[in-house]
Amino acid sequence: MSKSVDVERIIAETLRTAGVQGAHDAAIAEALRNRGLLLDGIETAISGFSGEHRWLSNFWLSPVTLDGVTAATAEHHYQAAKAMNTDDWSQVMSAETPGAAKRAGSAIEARDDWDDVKVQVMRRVTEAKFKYPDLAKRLLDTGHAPLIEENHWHDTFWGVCSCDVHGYSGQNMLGRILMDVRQSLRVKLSA
Ligand SMILES: Nc1nc(O)c(N)c(N[C@@H]2O[C@H](COP(=O)(O)O)[C@@H](O)[C@H]2O)n1
Repeated sequence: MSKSVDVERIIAETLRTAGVQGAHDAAIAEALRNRGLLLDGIETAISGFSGEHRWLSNFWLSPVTLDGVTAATAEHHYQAAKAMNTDDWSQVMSAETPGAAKRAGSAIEARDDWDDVKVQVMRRVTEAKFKYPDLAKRLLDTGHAPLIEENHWHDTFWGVCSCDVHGYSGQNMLGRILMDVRQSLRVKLSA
């Protein structure tokens, strides 16, 4: 399967998640193409949150305030939300880097219902991250580009892994949340 077809499938899944039901992937892709929202393949997508698109990553160094608490990065908030006690929470929140926050978050015991709530947590953290006008503008400026958290570290839940084994597959949950937050910002702007 070519990368461009994968992008179409990811967009189709995203639309279905957003409530567009019952349409065949190819029909959805065709409808998007007719509206100028899907051009020809991977070039139109932002695939991989590095370089000029690093700000889309949860590892981006910008403060994120959620429930009155400011963390150094979105990753700090996301990982700290796993904690079951304040010691663990503080340890994650005080990590020096987002990578260290991720490692700290993996080392603590996560709340029992973590798998049930983690997408909602990520959604709240992402919304909080893009409350900052500069980042909100950058997100809106991506227009309708598919946002794909392409990675090479085998994360097929939050992203799409492009290693030889996974071959550019994954649920792209972070990408979907980012597109969803972008759509909410767009709606707010036009209200
Ligand atoms: N290792 C690594 N480097 C980056 O640059 C990343 N953006 C990530 N991904 C983030 O890791 C989080 C997933 O953590 P769990 O596996 O759910 O504990 C999530 O925020 C990804 O965006 N990883």
